[in-house]
Amino acid sequence: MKITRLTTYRIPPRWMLLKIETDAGVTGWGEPVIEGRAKTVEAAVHELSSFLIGQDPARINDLWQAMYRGGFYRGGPILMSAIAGVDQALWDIKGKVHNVPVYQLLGGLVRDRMKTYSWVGGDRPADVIAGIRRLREAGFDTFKMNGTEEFGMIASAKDVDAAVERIAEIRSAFGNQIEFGIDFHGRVAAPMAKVLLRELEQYRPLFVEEPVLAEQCEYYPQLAQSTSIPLAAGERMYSRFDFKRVFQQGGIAIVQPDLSHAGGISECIRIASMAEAHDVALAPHCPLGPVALAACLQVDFVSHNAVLQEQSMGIHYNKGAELLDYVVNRDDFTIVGGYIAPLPKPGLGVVIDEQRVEEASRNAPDWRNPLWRHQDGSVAEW
Ligand SMILES: O=C(O)C(=O)C[C@@H](O)[C@H](O)CO
Ligand SMILES: [Mg+2]
Repeated sequence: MKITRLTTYRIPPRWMLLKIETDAGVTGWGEPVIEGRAKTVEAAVHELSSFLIGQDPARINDLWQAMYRGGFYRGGPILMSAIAGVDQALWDIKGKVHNVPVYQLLGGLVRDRMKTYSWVGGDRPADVIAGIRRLREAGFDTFKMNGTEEFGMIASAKDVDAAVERIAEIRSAFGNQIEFGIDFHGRVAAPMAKVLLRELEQYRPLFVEEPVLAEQCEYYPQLAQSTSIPLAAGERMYSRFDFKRVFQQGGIAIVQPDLSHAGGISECIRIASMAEAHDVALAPHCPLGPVALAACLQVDFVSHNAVLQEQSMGIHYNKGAELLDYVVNRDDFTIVGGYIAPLPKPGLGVVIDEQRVEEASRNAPDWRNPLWRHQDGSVAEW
């Protein structure tokens, strides 16, 4: 079998899908994208296609190594997202050729269902109580929200109190009937992370995510020493070589590799295994589309240390399209009581509505995240 064509589709709300075709008529789908840099990743995918066309799609490991090592420069969000989408599509092809879901090719199920969580509150966390109430009616009991808005390197007591009071209200409204992660989203600088973690500890969040920016990961051990709140990170780490340092230094209790940013299924399986060896839980990051989620689930169902799966249904970013809009087998993505079952179909387990994707790709918005600024006009972390 040979790869014959790679086609990319940038689609609302801010995703990109990749279709890899073969001379045997078997097609695989991937989701290579960096939110806000879709066109850059698209260029990277097409740079890789000149190597990939004519190759045997069954040789996923060799193609992965050639894409990663063959260009001399390696790693980073753009190349690793391009590789991720290609890798996902190659696993999709392999599963379809053998007529089994990818998790069967990876040794079979370690669990019968996977726990998921839902975002509430949006970019500027608001109305989280109402959002939780609505999602609880849909069966969710685990949530994630942003912890702050713009937040100074040395933040005011007023801004700290606003962040803490929001969490206090949640606990007072729902007690221990719900769980929630707080995403600092890299908005909190190292000096303030310790302060905020201390103030939030009494409300026992399930985790605090990106307590500092990934480039400040050397603070993880001391932050972990300062709090009992499990710390989580990973969406802005792109390979096992990035995660290696975090495992070696410690401090992170939950790793959150993104299946569309960290080299795909092949790399995230390796990251999951490294995490398990360090007694670190796995909670793949996935604010993206259906192919990314399907790839996450393939890893979740074969990873003992997978504890939680992010999914983007109803997320504040999904303006103009929702996760299931491009999916034919929607029922397979049904979430009951917060849990999702293994996707039964071959490959990644998602059947893409190609006509819908084609149509949506004709005038896709070129999504950008907002540029936030502090009151003094300096750039603020979004
Ligand atoms: O889902 C998360 O945990 C996020 O932090 C969302 C962020 O990753 C945006 O997708 C960036 O555009
Ligand atoms: Mg996050």
